[in-house]
Amino acid sequence: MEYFLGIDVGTTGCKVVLIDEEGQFIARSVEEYPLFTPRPNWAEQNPHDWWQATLQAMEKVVRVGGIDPAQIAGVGLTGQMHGSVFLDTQGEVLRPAILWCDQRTAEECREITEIVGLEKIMQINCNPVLPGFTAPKIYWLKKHEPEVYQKVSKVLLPKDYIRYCLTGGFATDVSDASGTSLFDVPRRKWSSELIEALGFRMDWFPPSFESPEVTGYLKSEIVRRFGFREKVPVVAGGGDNAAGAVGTGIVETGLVSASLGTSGVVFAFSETVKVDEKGRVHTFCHAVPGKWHVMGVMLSAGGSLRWFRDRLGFEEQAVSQLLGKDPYEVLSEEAALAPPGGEGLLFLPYLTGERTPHADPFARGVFFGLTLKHRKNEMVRAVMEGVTFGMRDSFEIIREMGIPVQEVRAIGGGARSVLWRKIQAAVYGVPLYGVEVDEGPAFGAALLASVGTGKFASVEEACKKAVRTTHCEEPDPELSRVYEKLYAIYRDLYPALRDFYRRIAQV
Ligand SMILES: Nc1ncnc2c1ncn2[C@@H]1O[C@H](COP(=O)(O)OP(=O)(O)O)[C@@H](O)[C@H]1O
Ligand SMILES: O=C(CO)[C@@H](O)[C@H](O)COP(=O)(O)O
Repeated sequence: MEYFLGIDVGTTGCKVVLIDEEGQFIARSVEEYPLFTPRPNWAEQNPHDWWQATLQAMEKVVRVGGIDPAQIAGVGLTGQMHGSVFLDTQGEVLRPAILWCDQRTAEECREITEIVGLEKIMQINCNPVLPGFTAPKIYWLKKHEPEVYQKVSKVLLPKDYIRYCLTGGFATDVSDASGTSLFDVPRRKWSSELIEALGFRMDWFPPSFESPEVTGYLKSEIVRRFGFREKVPVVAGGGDNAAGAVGTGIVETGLVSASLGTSGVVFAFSETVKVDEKGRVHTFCHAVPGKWHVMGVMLSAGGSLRWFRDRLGFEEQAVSQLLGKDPYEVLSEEAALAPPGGEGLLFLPYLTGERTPHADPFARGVFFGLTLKHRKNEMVRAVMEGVTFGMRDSFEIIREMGIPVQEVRAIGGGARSVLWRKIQAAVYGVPLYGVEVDEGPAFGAALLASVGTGKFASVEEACKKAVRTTHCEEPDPELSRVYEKLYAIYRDLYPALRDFYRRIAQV
């Protein structure tokens, strides 16, 4: 039997998944690392932390999986998208990586759009330049840290830095490269026009491959350290959402996933390049060769509930310790005791600004409708519902674009809560399925490795064999009716508050 590793360089940690040659899940391990916020709205990580965590997680998964390391036949990579790793000519990291959730570059986005022109950017990259994306980060470096900028020799995405550590080679894949604002999404290649217009150099960016393609082999020192066989191939892999879609089976028209992790992502498969004229959802290459996807991204989805747990959920944390439960489970149980709509309480989940649908780094979180009778129960429920309304915004846009939504698969930490699954089904108005292996991107990356080394003829075939749906949550019509009314108010709140967000940012 042969085995494959999927490595996910996530925001909270590095997850490594081990699967067998039939696509069966065998083992997982996770190693966490810190996220630094040197200023409000900034988010950075140290690429060396990713690498140390990757090594530890790889070592652990092989041990837990109880296999002979020499049986590993391929490695797939995935990770948080858009982050910028700057390397010098020696391959040394020049400064901490600036992450997808960093919001420092609003001004740079405006400047880039002015230099290139929105029409040209939409025509080539299919997406407006947004603060989380990579190009504005490079432009920020040019303006604010020119001494570092002068030394830049390579700009890598997070998973591609780990590829460099594992193989010594530079490469990326089309799905992750789509989120740099420098990639020609319809033609699936780097755009010299965009790169040169901004004064960047083509050779800073690694060659791009389709996701299952082999980009190199593990270095001999890695082979020796782990006891692997010689020449273990490393495939291109994908950005975490595209690889996650492979792990969830979102590889044909009509299938959509709703992921509640730190970020919230609604991901729809597309046979062709479909673009929202208003740029509210992203159009990127899929990890399925020759296909695309459209996705809406919320910046603080599960992140909003985490904020609630950490800042207001001290009792729940204590109770969870006493009962040996997960604090999120205790919070979910509390929320289930509140009526839907929390007796007139709404939450806007814009704790770190927002991407879909508002693309506004100034947006902020709001509890709207608080009264003396509100308890914590209603507040937790409002957080879960508000996040789900934010996800519904993406569904609305995707449907408006003519992309069919026939089956939704719920994934990410938030899908563990029965209550949150019920809320999602009612708010989206569609049956909501779970998947048997909810390891998302890491599982998808491992499947891509098995496709790239010839175990399966295609990504679609791998998904057919390895991905199975489980429980189905049907929308409760009564709950849906309540949520329709609340959603209408939710939608009107952001435009009403938009100017106040700017005013409070200036205080
Ligand atoms: N049992 C649970 N009930 C409700 N929400 C949960 C539960 N477990 C995790 N979550 C949510 O999922 C989020 C983490 O999502 P996950 O997909 O595991 O990670 P990440 O996106 O950070 O890599 C948490 O911030 C929390 O909001
Ligand atoms: O910015 C995006 C996609 O455009 C995010 O989806 C990040 O890629 C999320 O990383 P994790 O929260 O899953 O680590």
